[in-house]
Amino acid sequence: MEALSLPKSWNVDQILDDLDQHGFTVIDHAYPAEYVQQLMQECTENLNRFRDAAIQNGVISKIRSDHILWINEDLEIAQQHIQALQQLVQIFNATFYLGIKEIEAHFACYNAGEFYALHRDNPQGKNGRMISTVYYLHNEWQDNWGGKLHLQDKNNVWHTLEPKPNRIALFQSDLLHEVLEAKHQRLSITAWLRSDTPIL
Ligand SMILES: O=C(O)CCC(=O)C(=O)O
Ligand SMILES: [Fe+2]
Repeated sequence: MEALSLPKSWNVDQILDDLDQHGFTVIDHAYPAEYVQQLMQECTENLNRFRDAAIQNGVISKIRSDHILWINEDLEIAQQHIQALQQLVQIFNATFYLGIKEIEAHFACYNAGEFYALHRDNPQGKNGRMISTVYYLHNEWQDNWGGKLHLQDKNNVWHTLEPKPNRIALFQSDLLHEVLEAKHQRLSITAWLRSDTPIL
């Protein structure tokens, strides 16, 4: 994959229209197979570095039970996904005047039995998260494996999104959503497009 171009399968007009009308969109077949394999390898090679997401700054939360690894420069393959998102940021800023400056991202692993209860990524506009993106990178996902993303759109309509491999779900960070309990290991990269500089 070329590092600095928007992948060909991303339909920008559709993405902008969906975000405008519904506050969310889905990009399927996001990346070429070769890149998907490299990303999967980088993720699985680093699984031993994932930490309990429920513990942030020593505070334990009961609303999520997944495991995460923040993405820095050392995760070079994942960085290419972030670069692709940077291309979208330029388009979002030009179209919606969101003033997005930064992307923060982590890998996430939900093992069987793990979930993320109902929440907003940016409740009451308290942080700079404008758009949330989730890329699903497991090789396979079957309908009865749970782990669905349940999301209320900007018109208050609920949607159930399958965490299909090579799919990106993109939504306004102020929208209510949850990850239903996974029955199999569910791997993803969550990235937030932010209008401020995150303190990690
Ligand atoms: O993995 C997903 O489908 C959503 C994850 C999520 O809501 C989050 O990390 O804030
Ligand atoms: Fe979330």
